[in-house]
Amino acid sequence: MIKVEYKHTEIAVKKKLGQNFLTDRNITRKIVTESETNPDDTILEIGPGFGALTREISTITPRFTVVEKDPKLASFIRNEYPELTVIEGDFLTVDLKKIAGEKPLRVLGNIPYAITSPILFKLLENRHILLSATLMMQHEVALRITAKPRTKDYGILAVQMQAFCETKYLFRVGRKVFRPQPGVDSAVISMKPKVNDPVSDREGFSRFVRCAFHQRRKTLQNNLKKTYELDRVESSVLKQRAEELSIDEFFRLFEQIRPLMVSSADPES
Ligand SMILES: C[S@@+](CC[C@H](N)C(=O)[O-])C[C@H]1O[C@@H](n2cnc3c(N)ncnc32)[C@H](O)[C@@H]1O
Repeated sequence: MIKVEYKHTEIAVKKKLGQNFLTDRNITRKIVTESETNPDDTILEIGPGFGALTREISTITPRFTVVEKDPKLASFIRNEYPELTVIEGDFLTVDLKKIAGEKPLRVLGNIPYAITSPILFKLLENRHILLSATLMMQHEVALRITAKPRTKDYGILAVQMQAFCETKYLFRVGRKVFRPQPGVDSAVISMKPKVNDPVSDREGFSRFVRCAFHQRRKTLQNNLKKTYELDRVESSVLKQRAEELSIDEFFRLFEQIRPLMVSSADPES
């Protein structure tokens, strides 16, 4: 069992909670600077841990909300930062609308790696009340979120995120600045929701994208033909592979084939 101690509080590190604590203040400063946080924002930090990032955010404003699942760490933060609203619980189940109130949320966090995707999709679902999110995550996932077409990392995650948000790869963080050290490097990304939703049916778009990438080496024609009646579509992009399409091309194709879904199709199969 690995133990970490900070300011007379000791915890047994819980791997499943992704407890790798940042030890480099230059990194936390950089995250907050990149987030463009300002004192009037309604801020939410995911997983404050021992407060490495919390301390930095509180130099801009002392009042914001944090959500921490580990009871011992939640109580540590409550004692250290009495002005914060500390929610002891799971970020995946908190009501973001309640936290946001009147204003959109500025979200920051060095997030637990095991639940990166659920966190991203929760933020995506709540994009209408999100100002921005600046998040540290596993380096490989950061690459997959921000990848451009015709690269090996461009896939379902890139298209789903970039369809609704501007995403930016900010900087890489080596594993040595964490305690305990994780087995992989990290990176910080930002996501900012687009002003207008480019497609109204996000669920349908998401199914379509998963289907388009079903077998990466196959053309769109082959991947989509069981799910949509493609005979009725005239589009040269169907001869291409999903990884070759820009986000705008995905939108255009989706709008064309959306009404042509085969009623018995199970796009996930
Ligand atoms: C990678 S650590 C980051 C800690 C601190 N922010 C730092 O940078 O040193 C992730 C933190 O998220 C917390 N955590 C894990 N799962 C969580 C969840 N579902 N909801 C809220 N917090 C969670 C962990 O207990 C831990 O404190």
